[in-house]
Amino acid sequence: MATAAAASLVADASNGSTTYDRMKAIKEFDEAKIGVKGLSDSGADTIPEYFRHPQSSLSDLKPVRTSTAKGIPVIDLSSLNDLAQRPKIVQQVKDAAKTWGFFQVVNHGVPTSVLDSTLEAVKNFHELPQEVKSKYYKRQELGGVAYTSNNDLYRSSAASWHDYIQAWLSPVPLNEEDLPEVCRKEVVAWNGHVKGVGEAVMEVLSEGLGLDKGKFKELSFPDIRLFVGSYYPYCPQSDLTLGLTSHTDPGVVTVLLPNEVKGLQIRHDGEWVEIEPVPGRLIVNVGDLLQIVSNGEYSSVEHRVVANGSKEPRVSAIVFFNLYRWREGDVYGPLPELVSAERPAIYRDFTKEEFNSNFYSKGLDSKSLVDKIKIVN
Ligand SMILES: O=C(O)CCC(=O)C(=O)O
Ligand SMILES: [Fe+2]
Repeated sequence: MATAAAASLVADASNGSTTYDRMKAIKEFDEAKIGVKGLSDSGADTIPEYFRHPQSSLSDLKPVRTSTAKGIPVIDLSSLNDLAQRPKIVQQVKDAAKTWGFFQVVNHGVPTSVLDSTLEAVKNFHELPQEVKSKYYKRQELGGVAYTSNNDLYRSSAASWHDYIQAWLSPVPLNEEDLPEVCRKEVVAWNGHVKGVGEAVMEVLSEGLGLDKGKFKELSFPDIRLFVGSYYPYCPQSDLTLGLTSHTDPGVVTVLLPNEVKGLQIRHDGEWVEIEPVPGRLIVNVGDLLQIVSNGEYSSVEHRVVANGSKEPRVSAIVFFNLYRWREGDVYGPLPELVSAERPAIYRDFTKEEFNSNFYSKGLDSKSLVDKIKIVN
């Protein structure tokens, strides 16, 4: 789309008219397939109205603490296979997953060159000419590869200032040819490496619950993987919107690689804490499903990304381990091994259909399944 047309999308949407048709404006944005990168590139100095978040979500945009001040734990995985050292790492991971729901890992085995080229490739994809990139634009999440902006665009109360490309990696193996050439080799390499990190972390998390390290594998948890390459372009009114609205991740574990532009904040003790990006580190967090199966031992913590007010784009490469594509008939709930008279189940069991419909029927920021299935005595 020509830049002038993109600018008119912005102007139309923020003219303050009382006849403003929000849904129509959203649809036009969606159909233009330009993403927020297209809006940003138009040079407009305002954002469309449907990107404006309520004041209540914007009042505390500045984090009160940074991870360097009081630590989101940094865990060294280098001696994971040393039997004498492993219990210490298990304890660290367990504590972090319980207290913070987030931790960072170093010496995770992914070469720096792979980290760098993954981020570069995600950036290069998003910076392709509109007409090339828009061929990948899709709204339905039906597997394979898709580029889009705001997966909950039509459901959320306010859109967020980011675009992403996603690729299902498993259980249906990714057809590499479906990936845009500009990031094909890099996404495949990243997938190869991050799979090992996620699986190793899940083994440790399993041990932290006193379970066999293969327990999550047995439950087929590592099998379902989704790659997401996010792009947060410059936002001309970064104090009026968010890069990604506050949410919890629905799956088991998320492994995230950010570039050097700040933005990710997590909720801790009622405050927003920034995770300062440090090259070489990967960020791991607990998702809803893990909070549930662990019977609340581990915490799926709210997080968000503030809108990017800097000219340098924020880029992240993420792999979600186990979201919502289970085997037919699967029912999940707190693992029986973790339920006892002293520690009764705090969640009821639920089905795949319930999990799916909860995810697809709501905006990212609304009530998660965790709250819905909580047993209230
Ligand atoms: O890009 C980031 O740093 C966070 C993204 C995120 O939380 C998500 O996609 O679920
Ligand atoms: Fe997330």
